[in-house]
Amino acid sequence: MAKIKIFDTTLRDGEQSPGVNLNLAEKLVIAEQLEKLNVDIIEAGFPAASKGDFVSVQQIAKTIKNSSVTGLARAVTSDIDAAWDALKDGAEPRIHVFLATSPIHREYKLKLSKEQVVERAVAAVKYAAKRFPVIQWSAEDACRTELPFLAEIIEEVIQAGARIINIPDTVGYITPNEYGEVFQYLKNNVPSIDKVSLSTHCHDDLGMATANSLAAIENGATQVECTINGIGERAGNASMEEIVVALHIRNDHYQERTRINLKEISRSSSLVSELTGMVVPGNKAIVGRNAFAHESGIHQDGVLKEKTTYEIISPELVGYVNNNNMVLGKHSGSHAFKTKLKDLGLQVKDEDVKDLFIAFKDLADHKKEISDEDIIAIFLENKLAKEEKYYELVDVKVQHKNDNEADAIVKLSGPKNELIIQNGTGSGSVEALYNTLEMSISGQVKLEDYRIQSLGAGRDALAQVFVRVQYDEKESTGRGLDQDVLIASAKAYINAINRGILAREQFLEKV
Ligand SMILES: CC(=O)SCCNC(=O)CCNC(=O)[C@H](O)C(C)(C)COP(=O)(O)OP(=O)(O)OC[C@H]1O[C@@H](n2cnc3c(N)ncnc32)[C@H](O)[C@@H]1OP(=O)(O)O
Ligand SMILES: CC(C)C(=O)C(=O)O
Ligand SMILES: [Mg+2]
Repeated sequence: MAKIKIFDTTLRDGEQSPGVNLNLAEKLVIAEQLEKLNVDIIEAGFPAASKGDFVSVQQIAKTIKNSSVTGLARAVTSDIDAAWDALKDGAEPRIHVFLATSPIHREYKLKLSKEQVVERAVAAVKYAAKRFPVIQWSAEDACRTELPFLAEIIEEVIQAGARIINIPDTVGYITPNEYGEVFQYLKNNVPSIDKVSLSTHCHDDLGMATANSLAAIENGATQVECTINGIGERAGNASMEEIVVALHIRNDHYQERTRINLKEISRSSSLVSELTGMVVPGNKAIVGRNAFAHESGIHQDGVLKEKTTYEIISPELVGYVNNNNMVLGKHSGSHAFKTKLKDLGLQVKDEDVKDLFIAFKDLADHKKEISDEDIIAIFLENKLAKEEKYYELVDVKVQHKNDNEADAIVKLSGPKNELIIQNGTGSGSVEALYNTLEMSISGQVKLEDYRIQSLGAGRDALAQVFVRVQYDEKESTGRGLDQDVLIASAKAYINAINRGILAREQFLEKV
């Protein structure tokens, strides 16, 4: 049995990244990939936060069988009740209850004394213990907490029933040596510490999240909380790929292993980047575009003579495979297509292969060569096609009138399947398009962020557009994919509006 457990919080703390807003279908796709990665625990969300979060946690708990699923809750009975309702049908319901312990949080945020914080934490754990077989308790902002008080409250929550104790560096403040000392202090000063597992949860505000997580492991942590690509609140969380590959490559030093299927790392990274719109920097360790590239002459010479001169990790270890021996294009048949799906590790039900093959042929009519990224994109679009759609794009035409102005004509299918045709203008193609879309739909929309990226290389690469809008004064995000950048832009905008309408309806249902 592996000793270090991986607790993935991409869907909870990762989703707290500004501008990231995943819907149920996207969360399920990520959760299934995390299961393939073999993560031990998936933190699927914060059930009390919204109806959307509740339903996502519930669906993930029902779907995932080989990883344990958990949800976050404040030390508040209604949060614990919501977590139970969402998680009770899962394989091994476990809850993650947290309460801040540091003087700053006690005084300014919670407005509670030390005694009240202990009382509240204990009451929450006891309440959770009436339902959940496994309880994790986190001391939020543990690393800025007085150590004697931290030890005292941890002993109390263990007595109340907590089985895993998490020591988060909530604000990414601590250094590796100091963090190791916190774990040592707790091991020496909490009488019941041997009854529980210790967990680490680090943030990257000073760029030390991975180093801190590894320091915690060296000092007794047996669970690591992390996210794919290190996404998360502010500067992000500790990145899973860095921690698990460091434990693997430097096993001589750490002598600890995880159950993670390393070959699924690159796929997990691309998937999370694609669905969240958070582009992985080229120089990011393990999963960046340049992580295995050698640019300078002396390095290239060394690698040609012997790879290990400059490569400590082989790209194959984390799942980068060269699939270029079979190039797919418009003359490819279904056998080659199915083989490619299998090579890429994409599990497709027999009844869905036909639809995917049609989408593939459609794209191949416009694009000379179909890359692995294109196949993955087609696969994802098919999986996510079941999203609620109030408006759907039928057609769009944009024409430049002169240097400063463009005309757009947009055809949409509306909420009652009615055809909506609208024309408008703007300074530039995207503005003309978005002005026209705004006139076509009901509600107020304001564009706040627009990002475009190409999937793969080449002039005919697919364009992926992410937008963040205010829809009726609530934030919503959308994603659109097409070979044509304007159609991708229109799809992203309509997707954000559809999600805005869905969120409004869910909110109205709740009140
Ligand atoms: C470190 C972390 O990552 S913690 C997780 C952070 N994630 C999130 O906050 C995302 C989801 N959050 C939400 O949707 C909302 O904040 C909700 C639904 C949880 C709460 O919303 P609201 O009731 O409107 O409260 P709001 O968010 O403004 O304030 C938080 C309240 O919870 C209290 N609180 C904060 N942490 C805890 C805790 N662990 N246990 C009990 N109460 C807490 C705060 O003191 C504040 O209480 P107050 O209203 O008495 O001052
Ligand atoms: C909820 C807790 C574990 C958290 O995310 C943090 O403290 O950073
Ligand atoms: Mg956190």
